[in-house]
Amino acid sequence: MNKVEHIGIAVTDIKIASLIYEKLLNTPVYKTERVAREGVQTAFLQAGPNKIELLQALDDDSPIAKFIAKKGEGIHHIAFDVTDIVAEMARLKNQGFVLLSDEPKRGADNKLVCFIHPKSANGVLIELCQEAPRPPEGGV
Ligand SMILES: C[C@@H](C(=O)O)C(=O)SCCNC(=O)CCNC(=O)[C@H](O)C(C)(C)COP(=O)(O)OP(=O)(O)OC[C@H]1O[C@@H](n2cnc3c(N)ncnc32)[C@H](O)[C@@H]1OP(=O)(O)O
Ligand SMILES: [Co+2]
Repeated sequence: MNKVEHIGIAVTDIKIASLIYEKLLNTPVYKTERVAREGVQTAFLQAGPNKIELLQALDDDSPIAKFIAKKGEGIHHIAFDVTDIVAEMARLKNQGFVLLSDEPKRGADNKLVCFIHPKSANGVLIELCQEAPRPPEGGV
């Protein structure tokens, strides 16, 4: 694991949350991206070497909608940057962590991602992410 890549924050209104985080961090949202596969609208802000990822649900089936219904707005996941996501997934599976996909998926911001179930990581949802080498060919 190289560093914390981003912290994901579940919000009900990404426009309002963006204004709050722009004030807090004194920096503008530099990118917004809809990731339909994950059921989320995202907005990214840079905080030094790390990022804040604001997440709004696209529909009621979104993990973000379920999370907010149960726990309210707040920190949803911590994402770690990894150099080789496939190797890291194998290592963590071997250590007993429950991976939420067998293969890396395409996330936001040109990343390959894999989530680890919060029940196997002390109640915290963990995301692994690796900079994707090139755009998807037929989807990952
Ligand atoms: C685009 C992107 C990117 O960066 O590239 C993203 O981040 S996308 C971010 C959105 N995508 C994801 O989150 C994908 C991975 N997440 C998932 O597959 C799901 O959200 C699960 C983590 C499996 C939870 O699903 P679901 O709530 O349906 O399962 P469940 O009802 O069985 O919940 C199991 C238990 O986990 C808890 N739980 C659920 N979400 C949690 C979270 N984010 N942090 C901590 N605990 C969490 C529930 O409260 C429940 O606890 P109790 O049993 O104690 O009540
Ligand atoms: Co994320």
